[in-house]
Amino acid sequence: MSAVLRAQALGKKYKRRWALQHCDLEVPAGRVVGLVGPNGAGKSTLLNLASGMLTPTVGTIEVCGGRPAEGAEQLAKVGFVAQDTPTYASLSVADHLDFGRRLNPDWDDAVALDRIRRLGLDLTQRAGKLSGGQRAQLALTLGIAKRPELLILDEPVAALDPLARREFMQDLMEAVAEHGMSVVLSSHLVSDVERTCDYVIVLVDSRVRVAGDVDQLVGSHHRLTGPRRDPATLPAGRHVISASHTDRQTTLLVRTDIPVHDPSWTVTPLGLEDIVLAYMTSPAEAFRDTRPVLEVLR
Ligand SMILES: Nc1ncnc2c1ncn2[C@@H]1O[C@H](COP(=O)(O)OP(=O)(O)OP(=O)(O)O)[C@@H](O)[C@H]1O
Repeated sequence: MSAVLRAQALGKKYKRRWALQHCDLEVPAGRVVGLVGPNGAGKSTLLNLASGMLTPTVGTIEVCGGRPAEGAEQLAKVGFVAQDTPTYASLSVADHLDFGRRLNPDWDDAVALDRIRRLGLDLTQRAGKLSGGQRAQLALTLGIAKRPELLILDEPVAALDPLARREFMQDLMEAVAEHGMSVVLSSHLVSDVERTCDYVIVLVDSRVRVAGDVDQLVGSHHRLTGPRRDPATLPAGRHVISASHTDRQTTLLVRTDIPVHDPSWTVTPLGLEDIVLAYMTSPAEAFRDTRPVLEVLR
């Protein structure tokens, strides 16, 4: 399967500070990709590089087989809804749809009007008079109706109430299933990512800690609980993501493709949220000499 987003040694520096560095990614097409990480990790920077709003300081990034925002054809392939879901305050909802219609060759008017109707938005209302959540919904409607090959969404659901969030994620999954669109979205809501995304990228402190297919990540990470011991004594091929100890017991979160047969360990499966949180909270030193897990389905 072809990659919808490919980054090699990508980095972005603001003055003396790296917002993103050593970023190597190869995200397969046709997926809903969740980009998660703490505040300031570099998520918006990566998404702005992918949409062509920023240019790399070092390295390369390619989306849908081309350089971000290079030419009309490339612009039509990629939709981007930035973090502050920009709309034009003095223009009406209908004006926004009109813009979408004129600017996008693959614009889907039926989808746009259906979403606006379902959301109960008044076509004559100016965007400046909409609530924050309604403005976000309008921006997201424009993104979906553009029918891009890749839709990039920076914290799309942050302003939405829980029901609206769930419905929006549902709409996204339907658009992916019906039109083969790929989606990359950043979110702080790991539970939403777990429910919706089939590929995840965890970014911490400007670096990719782990990236891969959700099923593969869930299948290769386990919690081991057993008598207290030094994690360094584990057999080769087991990477310890996090470790905690009491006087008598050790609990490890490990990544391994080899089955754990040692009967002194109790092995428990993990959900995506446990895995993401472990990568987000484990110290940077644990990853200093390891490349991030990159599991790409071709
Ligand atoms: N225009 C800028 N000038 C200088 N530094 C910046 C700029 N934009 C971002 N940064 C810095 O780059 C780092 C990454 O920021 P970025 O916005 O990409 O993080 P984020 O993961 O999207 O955070 P959040 O979850 O809070 O939105 C931060 O340390 C931030 O302060």
